Amino acid sequence: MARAIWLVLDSLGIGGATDAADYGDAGADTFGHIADACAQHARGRLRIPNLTRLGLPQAHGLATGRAAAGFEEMPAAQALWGCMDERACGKDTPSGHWESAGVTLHEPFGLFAAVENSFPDALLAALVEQAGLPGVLGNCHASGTEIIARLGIEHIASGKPIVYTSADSVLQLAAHEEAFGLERLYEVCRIARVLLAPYNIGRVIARPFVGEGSDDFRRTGNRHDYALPPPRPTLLDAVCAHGGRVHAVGKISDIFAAQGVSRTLLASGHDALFDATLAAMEQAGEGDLVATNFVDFDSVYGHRRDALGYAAALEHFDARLPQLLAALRPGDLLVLSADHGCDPSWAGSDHTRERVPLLAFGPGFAPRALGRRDSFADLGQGLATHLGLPPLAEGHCFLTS
Ligand SMILES: O=P(O)(O)O[C@H]1O[C@H](CO)[C@@H](O)[C@H]1O
Ligand SMILES: [Mn+2]
Ligand SMILES: [Mn+2]
Repeated sequence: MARAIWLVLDSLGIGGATDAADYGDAGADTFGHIADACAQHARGRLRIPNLTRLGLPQAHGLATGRAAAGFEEMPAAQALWGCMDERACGKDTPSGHWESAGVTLHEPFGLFAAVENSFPDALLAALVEQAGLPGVLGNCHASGTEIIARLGIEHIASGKPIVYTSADSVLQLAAHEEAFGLERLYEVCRIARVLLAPYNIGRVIARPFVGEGSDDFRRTGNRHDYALPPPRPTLLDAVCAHGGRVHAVGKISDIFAAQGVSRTLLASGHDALFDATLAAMEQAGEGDLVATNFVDFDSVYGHRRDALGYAAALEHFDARLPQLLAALRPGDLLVLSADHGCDPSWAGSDHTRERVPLLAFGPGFAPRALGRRDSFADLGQGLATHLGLPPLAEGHCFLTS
């Protein structure tokens, strides 16, 4: 018997997607441009010795055909390493995770494309009426940190929540945790989730914040995503159907709308997510899957276009990896991947279409190059094989081909 541990480094794309131009993202390369920014800065090159042992920069070289700055000389990877293209339409968190778990989204989610007055009048009118609101603010495409700095004071004074969207299939609701109330915000989000049924929108996201003024407003760890469920059973459902348990750490349960999740371990910040992952690994039994999403890479650094902050977070992640590797038992397989890119050197604040790494390590697994895989679903198929599950509907097992 066996166990599987799947870590998603949210937004850690490695460039080179074959269809990047279709998304306006030709040349986007999250990892490569972070490494470049480090090398050009006084802080010096990106230092990630453990991720290098697992093959991250090697996978980046394979994905893009170029060595990232500071990684011109690389040792051979001591893991199974390769890269994957995404097949799903879209470059958002749910589609990236679902495809990795064996369910590719062929019909794109709906979008609120208009940059100003983004939401239909009828939708906002129904939300105002059903939630008993005095109105809403925003109604546009925005960066979440910029819009609370701009409208936070007016929000507190008026009691109107801030409603905004982006290039992703999202309706986001920002409100002050104390002035508006956290439970009240969640309630408004649940009403919005129901009202969005005709629009096929991937997620409603509650974005609570605290603070006294524009310079001081900051979002809290009480973010909550209300996602559509995956359209077909995923790897997570297959694990449960086979008698295993799925330990969902961080945002994983939200992303899968709790489908196939046996228990949820919420945690905010990468240290707490690491600790929760270690706790789940301690408790997981044979046939179980532990899955963790490290969201700060995306939310705190990628969308904020903070390349050096992203680099520091990667180095911190790297420093904690040995603890996790030391907790692996015979029969365990650890897989690291990402769900899309979010290149901090790119214009705007949206995700970028990129290849992602597929790195796998476990006691008794010989290092091997996995090549360029044409779907994220190869990851899920590999974990299904490892856990002794019947084959999933999609993907080629990376352990056997
Ligand atoms: O700018 P913030 O609020 O972080 O929003 C970002 O977070 C959402 C979920 O990833 C995306 O749609 C993106 O726009
Ligand atoms: Mn994501
Ligand atoms: Mn994101």
